[in-house]
Amino acid sequence: MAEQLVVIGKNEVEEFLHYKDLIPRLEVALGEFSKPDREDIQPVRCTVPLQRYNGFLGLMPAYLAHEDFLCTKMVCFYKRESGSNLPSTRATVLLIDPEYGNVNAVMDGDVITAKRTAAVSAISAKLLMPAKSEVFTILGSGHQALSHYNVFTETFSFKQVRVWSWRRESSERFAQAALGPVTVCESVEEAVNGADVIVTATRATEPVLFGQWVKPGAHVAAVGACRPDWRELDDVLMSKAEVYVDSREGAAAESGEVILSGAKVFAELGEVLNGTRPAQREKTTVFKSLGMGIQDAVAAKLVFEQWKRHH
Ligand SMILES: NC(=O)C1=CN([C@@H]2O[C@H](COP(=O)(O)OP(=O)(O)OC[C@H]3O[C@@H](n4cnc5c(N)ncnc54)[C@H](O)[C@@H]3O)[C@@H](O)[C@H]2O)C=CC1
Ligand SMILES: O=C([O-])C1=[NH+]CCC1
Repeated sequence: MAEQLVVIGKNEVEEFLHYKDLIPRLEVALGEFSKPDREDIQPVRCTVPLQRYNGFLGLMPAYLAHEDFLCTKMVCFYKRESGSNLPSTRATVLLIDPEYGNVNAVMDGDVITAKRTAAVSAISAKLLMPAKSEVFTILGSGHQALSHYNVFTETFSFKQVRVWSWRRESSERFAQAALGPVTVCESVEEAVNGADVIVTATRATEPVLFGQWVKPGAHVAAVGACRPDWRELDDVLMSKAEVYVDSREGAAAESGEVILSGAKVFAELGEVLNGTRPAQREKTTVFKSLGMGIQDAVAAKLVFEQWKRHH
């Protein structure tokens, strides 16, 4: 049992969480999750509707059995007006002593959410993007767009990075903040034309990415649209692509892309990592990300380990 409750803020989480540590640990956790006899426990996200605010509170508990690590994330996410400057998600993570039940630490969950989501998309790209990928497109210019830019450019070498967002000013701000050259595009069609890797990280609730514009063989990591009636991708794309997910159970309960298109899920990323389902790199692929409690747990554990080392 910890002596006192620790509070770890955004800056410390940012300082202690690095993609080079996060990615290999996420790969292990995703693989464990997709084993038939998995011991880690993670129920599908429980959501409490906040109708008055057009949002939801998502509760995301997870127990990493091998590491005896228990935590839960609480994340509020909203259907914001397109022009709203309010964040789409706000999150906090609680670390709980699994034996005694007391809370050991409260940590900022925004950076954890941004980094672990982007890291998992990078894992999907590592497995599924075309062997010679030169053009990388990001749709959206918010928090997820930036974390995806950071990890994708840190992990892969692209010849061109493009961005499209709802408002040109925000794409331009994004391009200025980025550490390397980014081409600002006027339309989604222009942004994805010929792209090898596409990340959709928007607040859209209706499709913004249409299959007719996507080059055969491209890889799409679809990060937004996390309700059963929300979409970023159209039916054409969902039907022509091989669909990979983080969790089949999660996708069947929460993904508008999967539920409304009727697309079959080919595999979980963990199954590909375990070698029990193939990575069909030569085909058009969609990785539908919804986010998982075990991903937050892996990230929170890394932060807590580093925090203890520094205090
Ligand atoms: N898969 C996962 O694990 C996670 C998914 N998300 C989801 O990812 C999405 C992006 O999250 P953040 O970057 O934090 O949000 P954000 O609010 O920081 O950025 C949203 C972006 O979407 C753009 N946008 C707004 N309305 C749009 C529309 N109708 N069509 C196209 N673009 C539009 C905005 O201009 C902005 O660039 C949200 O849907 C969020 O719920 C967030 C966290 C984790
Ligand atoms: O996993 C997560 O934290 C979220 N997924 C969708 C909104 C927030």
